[in-house]
Amino acid sequence: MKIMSILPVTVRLLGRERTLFHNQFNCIFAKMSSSSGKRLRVLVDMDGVIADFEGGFLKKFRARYPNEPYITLEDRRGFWVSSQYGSLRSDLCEKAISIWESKDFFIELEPIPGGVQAVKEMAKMENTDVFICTSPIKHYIHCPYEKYAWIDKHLGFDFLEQIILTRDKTVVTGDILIDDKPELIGVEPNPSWEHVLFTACHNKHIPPSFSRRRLLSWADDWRGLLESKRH
Ligand SMILES: O=c1ccn([C@@H]2O[C@H](COP(=O)(O)O)[C@@H](O)[C@H]2O)c(=O)[nH]1
Ligand SMILES: [Mg+2]
Repeated sequence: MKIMSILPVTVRLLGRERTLFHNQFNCIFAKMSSSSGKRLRVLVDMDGVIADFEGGFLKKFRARYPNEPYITLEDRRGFWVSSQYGSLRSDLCEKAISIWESKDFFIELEPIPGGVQAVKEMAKMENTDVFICTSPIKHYIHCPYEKYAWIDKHLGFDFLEQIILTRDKTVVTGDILIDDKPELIGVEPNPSWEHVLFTACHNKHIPPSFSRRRLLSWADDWRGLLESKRH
């Protein structure tokens, strides 16, 4: 329920009558719904989940270093691209990093099929709050700006309200975090969210686990996944 009227609303709060304007009312109502477990908070990662980091990287690496060896998406193993390139040949680690530290790398990433549509749809669902929860690189000259610009371009200006930039996702509260990184560690040992592993080229070889659910792609049953968290 959202109050759109500009008229004040009188409510009984903690035994006292209070007059609230609509924005105060909506804010308190949203908090009450959340604490009573009615609203679902979905955190969606960006790179590897809605933005094609791996595909964008490979394309630009091959264009900039046409004579260097590269790793096909089929042969990718492990979350860190830089580590796998470094183990191919030590100087390739720095060359790999130079790609995503370059201007226009993040803004030019292609959307992952179905991701933008799914996020738009879940944001319209009743009792559902969606946030894009993404880790910027420490070379901050382009990346944070371009992540905002990407969200504006693909999800729209209003979605800029929904961005969480953090290098530690364990401190963010939510019911579910859809993320392609297999190990999400940080200062909070017991994060509030369930980590659902989004399948990517680098993690598809990890054996299935009873303790962690997967979303194979955006064609998979993400609606059912959200529903399962509402009970
Ligand atoms: O080898 C790599 C691969 C990726 N990165 C950066 O890590 C983050 C991943 O963000 P998520 O929010 O976990 O998707 C992204 O900024 C990549 O650029 C890296 O530093 N090294
Ligand atoms: Mg990711």
